[in-house]
Amino acid sequence: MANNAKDCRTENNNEDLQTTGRELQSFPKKPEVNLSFKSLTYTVNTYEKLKKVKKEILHGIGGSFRSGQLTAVMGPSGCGKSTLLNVLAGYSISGSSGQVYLNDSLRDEKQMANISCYIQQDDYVRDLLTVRESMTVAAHLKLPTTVSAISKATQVEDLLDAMGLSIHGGTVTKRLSGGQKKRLSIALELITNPSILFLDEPTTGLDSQSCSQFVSLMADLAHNQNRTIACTLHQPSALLFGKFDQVYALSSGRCIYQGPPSSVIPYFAERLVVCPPYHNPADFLIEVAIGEYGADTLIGLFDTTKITNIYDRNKCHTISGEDHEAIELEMHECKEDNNINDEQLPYKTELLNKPPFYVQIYHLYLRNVTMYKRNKNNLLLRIAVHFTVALLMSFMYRGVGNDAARVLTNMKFVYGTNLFLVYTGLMAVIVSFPLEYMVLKREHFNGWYTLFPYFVSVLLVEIPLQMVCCLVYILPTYAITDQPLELVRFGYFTVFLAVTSLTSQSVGFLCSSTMPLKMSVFVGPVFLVLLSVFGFAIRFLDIPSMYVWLHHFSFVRASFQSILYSLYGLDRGVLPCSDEMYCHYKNPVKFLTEMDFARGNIYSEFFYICFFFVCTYVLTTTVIWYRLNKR
Ligand SMILES: Nc1ncnc2c1ncn2[C@@H]1O[C@H](COP(=O)(O)OP(=O)(O)OP(=O)(O)O)[C@@H](O)[C@H]1O
Repeated sequence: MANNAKDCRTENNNEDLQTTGRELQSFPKKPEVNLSFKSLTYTVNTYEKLKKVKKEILHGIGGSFRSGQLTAVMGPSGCGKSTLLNVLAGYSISGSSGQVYLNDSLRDEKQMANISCYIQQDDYVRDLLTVRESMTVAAHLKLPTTVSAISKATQVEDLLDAMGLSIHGGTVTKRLSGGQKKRLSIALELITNPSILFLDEPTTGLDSQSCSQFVSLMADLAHNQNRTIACTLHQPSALLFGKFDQVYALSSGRCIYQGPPSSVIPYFAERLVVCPPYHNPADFLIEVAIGEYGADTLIGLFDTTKITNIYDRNKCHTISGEDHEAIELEMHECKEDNNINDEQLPYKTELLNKPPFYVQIYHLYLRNVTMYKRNKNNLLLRIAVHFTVALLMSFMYRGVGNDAARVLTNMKFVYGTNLFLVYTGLMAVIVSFPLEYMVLKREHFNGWYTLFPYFVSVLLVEIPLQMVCCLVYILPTYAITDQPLELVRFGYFTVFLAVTSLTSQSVGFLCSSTMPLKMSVFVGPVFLVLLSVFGFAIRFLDIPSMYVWLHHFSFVRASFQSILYSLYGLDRGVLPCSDEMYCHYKNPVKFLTEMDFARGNIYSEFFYICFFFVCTYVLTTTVIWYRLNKR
């Protein structure tokens, strides 16, 4: 095996991977874990003619992935490769049945999470962090606090070195090539030195050279550190195929072959399925799985008993025959390292002592700040939009704040202002969160952090930012529209608008976490417009009784009325009148009374908005927690 690793390295002339496969000295040794499974089925609910029907995707399959081996899970598209990995990694639990063993002990979910990691097809990494920053945050979040900062830094450097990413340490991840991104996503999970790695289609989107380098790297990781690595693969070249230690082939959710790549042709030849000369064995395997050698032949290969015997009874590799006699295939290529040690290895490790939540908040917060700083354009755009709209509104409504003839116009200004800040709060997150959710899902599943610190860290950045945006809007508009220059009134005006904007942001989080993007960009704004009509478009006394609850429920209404109360209530004196004839609202109390705003209590309205804010976040966190844990 060592030779094999060396060959792979000499093939690669890319400087990236010259240190590949080196032992990672700074990492605590993890147990070697063999993973096996029996009678594994996976069923989903589908709909046929509006009727719910059960569809079985995996049909009672068995197999094993050994430590120190790189296993390719192969088969035609839709045969169940990703589903198998999902079930084995514990990503899909409901709908699955059968037994999964870790060194002959039944899989325990917590232990599984502790010793394994799952890297899915899409590279959901943080685009705006550099490679080294991403790795450092992962180390701080995933390793216990007892590991010193120096030791974490050493582990990060060791891993970057081993994955051939050292020279890209300062590169922002969105600038990495596809292959480098894949390697980074694996390096991020290798921080905890997991015994088992599941990789879903890691070579998709890579050119042949990158594929070859990547597979060599994975083979080295498996061989040099006795890791159990299983990855799904489509149709590799013969060269790439030969780099795997084991192939697990599926056809329509059933296993048709498990063994070394070199035995594919003799195995099928034994069953009278003969590979044409000079044919790529990987292509041949897929053709057999598709049924190109006859449907009957394929059905004959769906025999899990035979397959089970492949790994159960042999040190090296044999396959049981039709009559259950072991047939020794040519084993001259069988490598010593591949010998299966039947001794039962203890796999249970102490569960990693994760950093406490305040440490998680701290590192997640720092990460967010770095990402926001690097996304300056977005930040400046957000501020510029608020400033531009502020100038527009100020120009349209200049001087309306201190004129008895234009009290109703000022009310429209307050309504427009309230609605604008409600919208910017909502839209700031409604579009960006779905993408964020994908990264969150990956990091949460691989045990980086829990949900509470995540949300606190998001709010610690979003709240000040939204406050700055509100102030950029409020300061010029308040002055130019000639609102009363009194600290208390200005304070209420600012606080209500900021809190309302943050509350609508929480509604944005809730919408984008509960529904698809296409729906949330529609439902979110419509919901807020509905809430905004109360107080402005209809007086309380005119609301049909069945909608009264909506009036009370609307935090937008609560904010709108409270702002007007803070501007015209609180013992404001008689207003100057620009109209020579008549000013109906010279006395501001008259305006508040006629509009039904006089009886408002701004303190209770303020607490209601805060309550709405907290409830929405609790609901959002619950929904996201449910989605992340629904397996
Ligand atoms: N939740 C689900 N509901 C309905 N069908 C499903 C569900 N999940 C998977 N399937 C079906 O199960 C089959 C296997 O899917 P899976 O993604 O595992 O295939 P695959 O072998 O990984 O395919 P590919 O190589 O194209 O990614 C497919 O036919 C897919 O449509």
